[in-house]
Amino acid sequence: MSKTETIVFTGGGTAGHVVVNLALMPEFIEEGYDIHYIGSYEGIERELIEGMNGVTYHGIATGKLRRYMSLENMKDPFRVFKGLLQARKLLKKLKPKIVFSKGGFVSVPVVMASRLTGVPSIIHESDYTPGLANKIASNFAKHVLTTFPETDNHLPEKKAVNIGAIVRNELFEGDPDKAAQFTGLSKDQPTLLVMGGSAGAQSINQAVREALPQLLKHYQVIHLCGKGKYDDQVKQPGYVQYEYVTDELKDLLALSDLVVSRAGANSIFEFLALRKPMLLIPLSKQASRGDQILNAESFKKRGYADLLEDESVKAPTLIEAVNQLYSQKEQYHENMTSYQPKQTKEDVINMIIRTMK
Ligand SMILES: CC(=O)N[C@H]1[C@@H](OP(=O)(O)OP(=O)(O)OC[C@H]2O[C@@H](n3ccc(=O)[nH]c3=O)[C@H](O)[C@@H]2O)O[C@H](CO)[C@@H](O)[C@@H]1O
Repeated sequence: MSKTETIVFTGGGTAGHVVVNLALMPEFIEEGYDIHYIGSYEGIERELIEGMNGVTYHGIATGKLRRYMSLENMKDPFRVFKGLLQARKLLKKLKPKIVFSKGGFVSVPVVMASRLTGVPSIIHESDYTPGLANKIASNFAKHVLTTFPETDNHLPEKKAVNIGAIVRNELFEGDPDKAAQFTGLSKDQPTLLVMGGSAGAQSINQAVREALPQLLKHYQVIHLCGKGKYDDQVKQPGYVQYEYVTDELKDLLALSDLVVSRAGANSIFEFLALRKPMLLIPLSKQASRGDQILNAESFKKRGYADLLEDESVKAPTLIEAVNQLYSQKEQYHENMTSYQPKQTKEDVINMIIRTMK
């Protein structure tokens, strides 16, 4: 296979539908492949990918999965159809050897277009059960790579390949000294990282801010609160907040002893790979399809995490759960040590290369 071949990546809507692409693309760029990304005009994928060295970004029209009534819902089929035509035109022009999709609504027309133009595609699903976009797209794809082994039961027969988590290399290169310098916190204090998912979580933010007087007696707190959720009224020594971090995340994780987080699949597998004991507060069933609850329950069952329901997150329950997690951190470390992804990133890269037409 000549290295000047083209690969198209797609996926978006949330950071969780981009990160695996971020982990894989640099490997192919280094090998000399021509990398293109098809995302939406204005989703987070554009922010995370456009401007990345070695990747050309193409925006297309996309519908959205809303869980509420809106006039916009009626326009979505037309947007998806427009996206399909745009994706087909792009694939005809770029002539990729493969399409790799991380899911999210923008990816559906791209995977459908790959089938229409005879380009093989591989999908990645990181949640315990597949999202609607991947469920639809799986009908047009050659393989669906899964993170949780249980996910394979929810996918078309013979398409699922359980590989385990794909984590960005850079996350293993964190430096606590750099984090201490960036945050102004001490390098030698127990440190708690709070992360409400890529968009932040109001219930977690509120409970953490209310619990601060107690938490700060024992821990320093790094709070990733989500875009637009920074609260400049909350200022205390030992507490720092950021809406969203990119390059600094690896250092912040290296400084942290414990994590309190939503149960987005990519985040929790990153914490697992870095052996960070975690308290998971999954997004409720009212606000989602319940995938995070299944992710979190599976981690609790395996002894990697403790679990608190979103409805019961209040300052006292949070403080109690964090203290308990800290007191049992060695046990969590031990449980997490046994986790090894089924396939390495190199195995996955080789599978992608083997599937190229
Ligand atoms: C509300 C919603 O739809 N959530 C879904 C979304 O979550 P979400 O987009 O939060 O996805 P994940 O937790 O899977 O991934 C978030 C990614 O963002 C990174 N990160 C986060 C904060 C930050 O400041 N900097 C940073 O780089 C994390 O390290 C991680 O790699 O996709 C996940 C994967 O399909 C699903 O499990 C979630 O249910």
